[in-house]
Amino acid sequence: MSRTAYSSSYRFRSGSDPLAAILQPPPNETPAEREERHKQEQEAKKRSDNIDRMIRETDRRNRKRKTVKVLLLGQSESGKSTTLKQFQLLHAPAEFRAERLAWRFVIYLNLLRSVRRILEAIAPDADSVWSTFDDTDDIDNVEPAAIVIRAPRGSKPRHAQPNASPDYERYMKNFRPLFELEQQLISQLSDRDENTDDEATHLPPQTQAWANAMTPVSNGLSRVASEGSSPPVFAVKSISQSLPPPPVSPTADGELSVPTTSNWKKVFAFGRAQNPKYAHSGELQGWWEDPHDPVHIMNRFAPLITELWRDPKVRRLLTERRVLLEESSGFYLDEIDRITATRYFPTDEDVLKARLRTTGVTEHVFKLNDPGTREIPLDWIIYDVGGARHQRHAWAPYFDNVDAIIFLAPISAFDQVLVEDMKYNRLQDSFELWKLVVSNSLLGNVNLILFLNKCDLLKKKLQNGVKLKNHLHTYRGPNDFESVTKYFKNKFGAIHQSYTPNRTRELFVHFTSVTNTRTTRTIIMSVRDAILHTNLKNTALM
Ligand SMILES: Nc1nc2c(ncn2[C@@H]2O[C@H](COP(=O)(O)OP(=O)(O)OP(=O)(O)O)[C@@H](O)[C@H]2O)c(=O)[nH]1
Ligand SMILES: [Mg+2]
Repeated sequence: MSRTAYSSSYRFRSGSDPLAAILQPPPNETPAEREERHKQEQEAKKRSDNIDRMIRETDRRNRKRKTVKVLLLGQSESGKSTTLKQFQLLHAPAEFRAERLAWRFVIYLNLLRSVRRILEAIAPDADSVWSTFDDTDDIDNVEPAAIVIRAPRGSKPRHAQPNASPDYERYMKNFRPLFELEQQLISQLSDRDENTDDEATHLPPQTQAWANAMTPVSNGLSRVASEGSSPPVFAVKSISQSLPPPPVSPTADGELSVPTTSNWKKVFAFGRAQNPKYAHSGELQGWWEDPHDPVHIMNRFAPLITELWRDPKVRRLLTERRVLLEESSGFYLDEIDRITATRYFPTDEDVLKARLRTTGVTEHVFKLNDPGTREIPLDWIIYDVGGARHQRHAWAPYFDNVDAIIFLAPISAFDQVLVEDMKYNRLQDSFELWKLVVSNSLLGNVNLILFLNKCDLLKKKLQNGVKLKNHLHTYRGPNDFESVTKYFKNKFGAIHQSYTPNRTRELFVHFTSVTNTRTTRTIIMSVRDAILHTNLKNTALM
């Protein structure tokens, strides 16, 4: 009977549903076969139910999994890339450390740049022009500068004693091979060659805006203004007659930068010409056995670099002309022997301090746990942008969908001018930029975290007697660290209060020195929790 039923059913469905026909039991099925078939069908259903459950679970996890997008903003040299490196060090230490060897070349270039800056500062033509200009010179004739030198406020430039001048010509002659090395390293960094994939590592072209803004002057030196009636600022042309022109100089300040598509870390990961003895194993060693590795020239020239750096006549000129090496890559000069050692391997701190200007926007993904559940991993996407003026047009597309902005204002830069606009004070630029960010209606619901950065340099500067009120005329308070930082916090806070489209938005302010790993680690953790907390609150409100 049942067999018939199956048969009739089979017949009935066979015409309309071919799949059903295939699934039908055979017409002559015995009870034992039937039992076996039921068993198999039950197991198949169990497997299918399991798969369904797994799919539902994955869906649920995916729905819960969040992506937190953070944008790092601020002017050039405010510390954005350094902050990103701190994120890497905290949340992806293995990747950070795997890249350390590649940074060796950037560190060499930073060191060579410092040498170049010293030589430019002590050049005899710099001295002659130093005595040529006075406070009434035309401030509009500006050349791109490699060095910014400020005269003491209200004073005429002092003339160097001829017998007290450093031996510039001898240094120049002896350093020539180092400039050749600089040239080589740069061309390796910018090479599109057999070591790379198809990614370009070329250097960005000099911008037209920059070229237009700069009017050449005949003697190679010019005077530029910083802010208001602040002390006169002198700029030394980077391409002097005797000093070979910097091989990379997109803005003629000798700053090194590579585009975001660059493959340089891969190219330099094991040294340019890794010793074949070690190449097959991929071991991070052996570069010192390669006679072409730059370490050998660096090592040979270490005593000469030390001599230049410790030369009292050089020091006197640098102090007199207020060449601010400690605000760029000058810190490597204090550790020449370690940095130029044959088996030098960059430390975390060396990498954090290495300066490579960002061009474009770079995206970095980190996996973090939600501190609320400690279970759900979150994708954090951090965008690092180029902060120079001509780079800022690239920021806006990232304003959509961003959860938080970390804005960096280097408050030590109150007596400096922008490299890309030497008539513009850097602090003023930070105020303006901050105003633009806080007033942007697209960013009205975005968490804002303000890093008042370079506090270590600010403290040193104030202790050295540099007066904030000479550069920021509205400042009336004492010139100590406490009062000055409090003032900056209030000033940035007031701009936010006045211009924000969302008055209920909370502003998180931190005093930072982002090259300091210990303090920055704590700050990053609190920033992370604050972002997640407000995100959760916002999600709950929706
Ligand atoms: N002493 C000190 N140096 C800092 C601090 N923050 C950044 N620096 C140094 O300042 C230089 C510039 O920092 P970056 O992080 O490259 O600046 P950036 O904002 O990414 O600059 P762009 O890529 O040009 O937009 C680097 O040499 C850093 O090591 C700080 O808090 N203290
Ligand atoms: Mg950067």
